[in-house]
Amino acid sequence: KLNKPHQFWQTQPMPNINEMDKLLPGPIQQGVLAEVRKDPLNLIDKFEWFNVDLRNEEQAQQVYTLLKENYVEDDDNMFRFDYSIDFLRWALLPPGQYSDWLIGVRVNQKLVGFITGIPVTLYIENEQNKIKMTEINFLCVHKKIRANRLAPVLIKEITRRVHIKNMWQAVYTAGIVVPTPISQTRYYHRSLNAKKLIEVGFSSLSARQTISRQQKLYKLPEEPKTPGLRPMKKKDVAQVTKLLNDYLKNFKLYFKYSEEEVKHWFLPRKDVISTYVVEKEQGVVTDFLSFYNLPSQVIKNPKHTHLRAAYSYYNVATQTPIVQLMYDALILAKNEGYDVFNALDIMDNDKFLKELMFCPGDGQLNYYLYNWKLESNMLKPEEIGIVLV
Ligand SMILES: CN(C)Cc1n[nH]c2ccc(-c3ccc(F)cc3OCCn3ccnc3)cc12
Repeated sequence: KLNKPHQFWQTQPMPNINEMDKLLPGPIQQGVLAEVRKDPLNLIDKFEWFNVDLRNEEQAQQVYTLLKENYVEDDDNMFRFDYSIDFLRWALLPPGQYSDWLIGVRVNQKLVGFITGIPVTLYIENEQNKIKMTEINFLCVHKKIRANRLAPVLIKEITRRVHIKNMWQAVYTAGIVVPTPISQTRYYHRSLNAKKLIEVGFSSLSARQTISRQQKLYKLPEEPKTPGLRPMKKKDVAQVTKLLNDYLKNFKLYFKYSEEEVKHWFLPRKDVISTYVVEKEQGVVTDFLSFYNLPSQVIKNPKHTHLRAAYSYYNVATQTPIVQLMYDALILAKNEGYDVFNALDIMDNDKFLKELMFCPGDGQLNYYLYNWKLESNMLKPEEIGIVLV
């Protein structure tokens, strides 16, 4: 059958250009629980479904290797994400996780396909639209079996498993454009280790630039400036939860976090997530910053195998100026050994990107809502209050 563009996505409940103004805001299709298929979708011969247990070392290794070798690359195929096992356990074993939402496809015991969902409650455009749904991520098919149309089957199967739980919406992001983004955000990079970025080909020097000039340009102080800045501890959970929830309700797309969820998503985990709070006198926490660790494998380079990248997560500045708070984030990331600090132009990030010398990346990250029509056709990046890893 002719592979017309988005053959699969035309069959899905997503708003498309010409019917955009006909659809009412809210669900595009009303789900009927009784009609949800109870058994898994059929797979081609020799392929079998299996629920990945990320706590099992061997299965976690299989997921790690599949992603390391077959997951997302940059547009020039120079870098590929290298999510660690500890990171995957952080990202995919949050409170309330379902064991059948980490879906693998195997051939002769070898993992060749993967897709994940985690349960979230998303607020869409206002406090009334509080929707329990799934956050989809890590869709990956082994490079060697890409032509089998396995990705649509993985998407349909996780959709079925979400429907069975009486949930009918999903949120996800991707570097590619398929029907139909709700927002198109851009990513920015701030050099921390100019020499290495040039050596791996991430940055390039123009005629008048030299490595030492670049190093001087991006040089950072040894220590952060903000008094009272320190790593987050368990005793900060209640205050961080309050700061975060009060901040996020400014946006059109946001989660509301329980203290349990703040413990999971923000308490520091070595080489996974770093969170620092600003503690004033009498133990009052007024601000916090956070970034996560996602290295990229440098695909072909004689000198370096990895690019160490820190990604801006959630930052709340109520007393410290956001530029100063994020300047300290750069210093902390540099001291933790990162080569580059990445950030999207979502939330209030636009307020510090230019001043802190971030450079625009070469692509975009598109946000999607499955089976939901927004009141406004698109959201501006600064209206997005969720970060997907
Ligand atoms: C979000 N999560 C779903 C992973 C994912 N998938 N597709 C992507 C495309 C861009 C970004 C991204 C997000 C934030 C950022 F600051 C830089 C980024 O990409 C740099 C360029 N790049 C792409 C791949 N390797 C390097 C993430 C992703």
